[in-house]
Amino acid sequence: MRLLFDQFMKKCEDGSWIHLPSYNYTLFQRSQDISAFIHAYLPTASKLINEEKLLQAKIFTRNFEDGLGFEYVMFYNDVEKRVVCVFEGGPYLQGMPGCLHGGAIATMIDATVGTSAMIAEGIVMTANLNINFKRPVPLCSVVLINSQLDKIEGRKLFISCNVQSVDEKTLYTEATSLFIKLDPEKQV
Ligand SMILES: CCCCCCCC/C=C\CCCCCCCC(=O)SCCNC(=O)CCNC(=O)[C@H](O)C(C)(C)COP(=O)(O)OP(=O)(O)OC[C@H]1O[C@@H](n2cnc3c(N)ncnc32)[C@H](O)[C@@H]1OP(=O)(O)O
Repeated sequence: MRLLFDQFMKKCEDGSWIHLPSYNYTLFQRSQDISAFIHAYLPTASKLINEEKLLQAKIFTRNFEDGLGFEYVMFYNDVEKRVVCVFEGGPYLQGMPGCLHGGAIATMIDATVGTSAMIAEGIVMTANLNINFKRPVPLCSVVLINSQLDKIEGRKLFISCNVQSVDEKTLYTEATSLFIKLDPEKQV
């Protein structure tokens, strides 16, 4: 994983690739910003959200101790509209023995295509995620999640994605997704 990280960091030197932040919501770091965001964009849901519990909120994929859960780093190429995630699913993400849980794969796909959608259009939500699991992903192996922004139609963003082994010989998973740019005028 370190080797791949270094290779991508090298690609970042000429500016063609960007190393993305993934430990916080860079748009709204402070909890009051998050609260304001929820009231503005999710007014219906906001009535049911417990403000005290919200202070304890954490990004789902960053909740495990180092090495046990979702280990990943993302890079973005603006010309190609691609986000690549270097991902290693740790031992706490087991599904079938020795294999990564499908939900963990889906989570990382959603995070990768979601990041791509956020970069393109800002505040978005997943409307549809269609996944074909083609080969089991070995637990604790490093894989590449490649996402591609295919098209934008009004508020709709279509992003496809695959999960491959580092040598690109094994195609583990393929996915397509639809993201919708949130409209603050609509009561979601
Ligand atoms: C330098 C930049 C650095 C960036 C750094 C980034 C840091 C990143 C940090 C952390 C990233 C983490 C990223 C994680 C990402 C995770 C995202 C999630 O998990 S989201 C949770 C799961 N999703 C929901 O809970 C949604 C629930 N659904 C809804 O709320 C609504 O349905 C919503 C908002 C999706 C759409 O509702 P409406 O009312 O705004 O829009 P309507 O009118 O229904 O749809 C608009 C159009 O889309 C079509 N549409 C909607 N849903 C569809 C569907 N499922 N399939 C097909 N079409 C659909 C409709 O038919 C309509 O199309 P027509 O305009 O008429 O052509």
